[in-house]
Amino acid sequence: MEEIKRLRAEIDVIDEEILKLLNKRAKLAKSIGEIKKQLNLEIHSPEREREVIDRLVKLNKELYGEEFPSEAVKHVFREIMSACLSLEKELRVAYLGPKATFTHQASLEHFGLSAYYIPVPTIRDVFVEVETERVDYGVVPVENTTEGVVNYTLDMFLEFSVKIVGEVVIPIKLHLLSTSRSLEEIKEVYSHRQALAQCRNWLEKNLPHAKLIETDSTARACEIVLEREGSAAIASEVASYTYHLNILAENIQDNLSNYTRFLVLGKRDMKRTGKDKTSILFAVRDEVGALYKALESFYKYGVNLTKIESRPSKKKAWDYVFFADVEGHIEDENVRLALEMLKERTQMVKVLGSYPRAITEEG
Ligand SMILES: C=C(O[C@@H]1C=C(C(=O)O)C=C[C@H]1O)C(=O)O
Repeated sequence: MEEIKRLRAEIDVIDEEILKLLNKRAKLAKSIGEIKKQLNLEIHSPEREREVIDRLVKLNKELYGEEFPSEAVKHVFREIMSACLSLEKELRVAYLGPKATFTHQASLEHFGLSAYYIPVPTIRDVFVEVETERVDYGVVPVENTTEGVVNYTLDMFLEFSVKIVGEVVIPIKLHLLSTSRSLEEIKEVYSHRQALAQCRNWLEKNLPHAKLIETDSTARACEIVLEREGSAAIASEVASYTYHLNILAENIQDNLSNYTRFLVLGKRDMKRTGKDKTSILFAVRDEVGALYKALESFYKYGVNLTKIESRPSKKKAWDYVFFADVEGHIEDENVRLALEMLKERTQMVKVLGSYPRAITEEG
């Protein structure tokens, strides 16, 4: 016991030191903010924030052998920078709500707890908020490892001129939430279409007679379940706290390694960080080998194509557009040349954005 007391006293001294340094840091960030305002510079600098995290994770490995986990370094500094930035400017972020959706979780992970979050009811509303500059950023889901692409999000890029300025990938863990205490009482299960699909096998096995009802989001399902006895929602752990629901069954998604990728939308171009991705939209002429010729542009300049999706153009029947992600930034020479060639070989090319790749557990 004596030993614990002594060690805790040492921790107290360190905590005071950390606190002192945090305040010192906040003061410096405020001064930077004032200079940026005078010079009319963009206050939020995600590129700088990325550089800070990458540098510290590297130091943490090299100097300290990760005594304090590098994953935690990312989270702690995410919050420190979120708080420092809020002293310079209030960051407004719209996300597909209501509260406690996975998009909310992804937004918090990307911007930290000190941003001001605005839940909006639809993916289209997120695009509208960003386009009209009522918010600085918007966050929408774009693809899931089990269920594939969120087509609705891709289609919005045909209508709006917002940019992709970032991406976030989070693991999706789905739970069965209810006001009831036992599985036997559950007659109805509410959730977003994708979440219901991701739990298909579990539901067939454990609740074969329950009626499955689709909702606009997993969080909306929780709101409904609060008012309906004998019903359950499929949603996140955060949703269980937010809506005060019991977790009747944990991790019920069929595929235990289930991830969703979200896009961060904004209005300006991101600077090159060296770990970037570029998303593009293009349309090919209706002729033999058109897509082959288009993709040759990437092959010729050694640009790695990480994803390609086709969607109806909505202008003419059987007319398609392609969404592609490539590694690198539009200012990288090989990406620039590949896009030039792509422009010559297609009907239309629109760069949706070059942005820093998601910070994943692998780094
Ligand atoms: C302090 C700055 O402003 C913001 C806060 C940052 C931080 O706390 O480190 C980093 C980038 C900016 O989003 C800065 O630009 O350096």
